[in-house]
Amino acid sequence: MSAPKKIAIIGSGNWGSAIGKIIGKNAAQLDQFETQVNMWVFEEMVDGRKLTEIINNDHENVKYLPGHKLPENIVAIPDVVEACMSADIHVWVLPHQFVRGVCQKLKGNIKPDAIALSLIKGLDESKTGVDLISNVINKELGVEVNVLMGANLAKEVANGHFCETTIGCRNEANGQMLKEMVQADNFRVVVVEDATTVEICGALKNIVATGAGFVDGLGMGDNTKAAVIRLGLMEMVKFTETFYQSLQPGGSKNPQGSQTSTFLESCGIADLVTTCYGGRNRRVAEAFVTSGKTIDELEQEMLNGQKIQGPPTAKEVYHLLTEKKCEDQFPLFVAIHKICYEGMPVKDFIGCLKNHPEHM
Ligand SMILES: NC(=O)C1=CN([C@@H]2O[C@H](COP(=O)(O)OP(=O)(O)OC[C@H]3O[C@@H](n4cnc5c(N)ncnc54)[C@H](O)[C@@H]3O)[C@@H](O)[C@H]2O)C=CC1
Ligand SMILES: O=C(CO)COP(=O)(O)O
Repeated sequence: MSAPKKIAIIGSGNWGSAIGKIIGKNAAQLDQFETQVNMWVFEEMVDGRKLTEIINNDHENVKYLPGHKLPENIVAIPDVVEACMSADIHVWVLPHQFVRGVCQKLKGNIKPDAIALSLIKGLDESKTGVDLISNVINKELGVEVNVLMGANLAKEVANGHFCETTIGCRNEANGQMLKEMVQADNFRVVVVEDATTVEICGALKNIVATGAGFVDGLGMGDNTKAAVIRLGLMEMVKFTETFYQSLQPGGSKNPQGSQTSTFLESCGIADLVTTCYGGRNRRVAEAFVTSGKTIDELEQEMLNGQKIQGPPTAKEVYHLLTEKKCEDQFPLFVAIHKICYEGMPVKDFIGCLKNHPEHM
């Protein structure tokens, strides 16, 4: 049997801590993984103490997942290079805006044959355009990047309530190994090979959830929200067909293309539903309508350091759509960007739904 694999979790926010509970328990029980799991923690002071010290002594991330004990084999480390240099598996679970900075630090400082699993829902925008987060990590660090996305509100997972998730793998054997690392009695994993679609679903559903929050803020009912979910799903499918149908990381052709069935996995329709009803994006977007405050103000006031991904992802997608001159095919995504950042009145969102190309 090959040597046990060392795991490093890159990130320790709400989801990073919840998945840390499961990974820590599995690593302690399964021979194929080293028992100690490193967790890179972006150091900050909480009530006069370092967050790393709190996690290592009290085994609780009191800031991002209060009320839950982390397994004692999860070791918080404030230096990301120290946390990752000996790891065989990197679990990326950060707000997407911090990925490039962390890649710069890790470049040249990791095992060349390490593999990654990204739980990050979002897209990257740089001078060269918009890209998948897995592609950025792959290009920057040269590692294989698999993805995990699903209907997984962190607090519910941490509470042990039953849910499903989807791993999109680049390699079947690694997909199975990663499944063993994260699967639990109440956290059931389906592995598919369509990693690109899995990741796009995770990124785009946060935009749709922002729209769901708008209609909640406007006092519309569940029928309106169902329309937002359906039209949002149609735009997610169209976006995938338009921009990613035949591309894999590195630009080579994907002979299978995007599979429509992937939208029926937990990463697709299920994550859309849960985020449009129970997520942070929905909550902040509803308050945006009712309070008149900006998205940034509300994120700071309501989330205690947690980040929402929907509005920034809408902005990144908007830039891609304008560059490719196809805004008219994605009116819901475009309106959500304009409402968040360009002063478009939120009541005009309903007009955009009424005149959606799906109804023409
Ligand atoms: N929270 C949830 O229910 C779920 C979140 N996700 C996704 O997982 C990813 C991570 O989300 P969460 O763990 O919830 O994070 P979060 O929203 O709790 O964000 C806080 C994290 O950001 C870190 N941070 C703050 N400033 C930083 C900096 N300058 N550099 C690096 N890190 C910094 C903090 O240390 C903390 O770990 C996101 O893409 C999110 O969409 C996916 C499924 C569920
Ligand atoms: O991705 C999530 C659930 O699967 C979390 O969504 P929010 O970021 O909107 O809370």
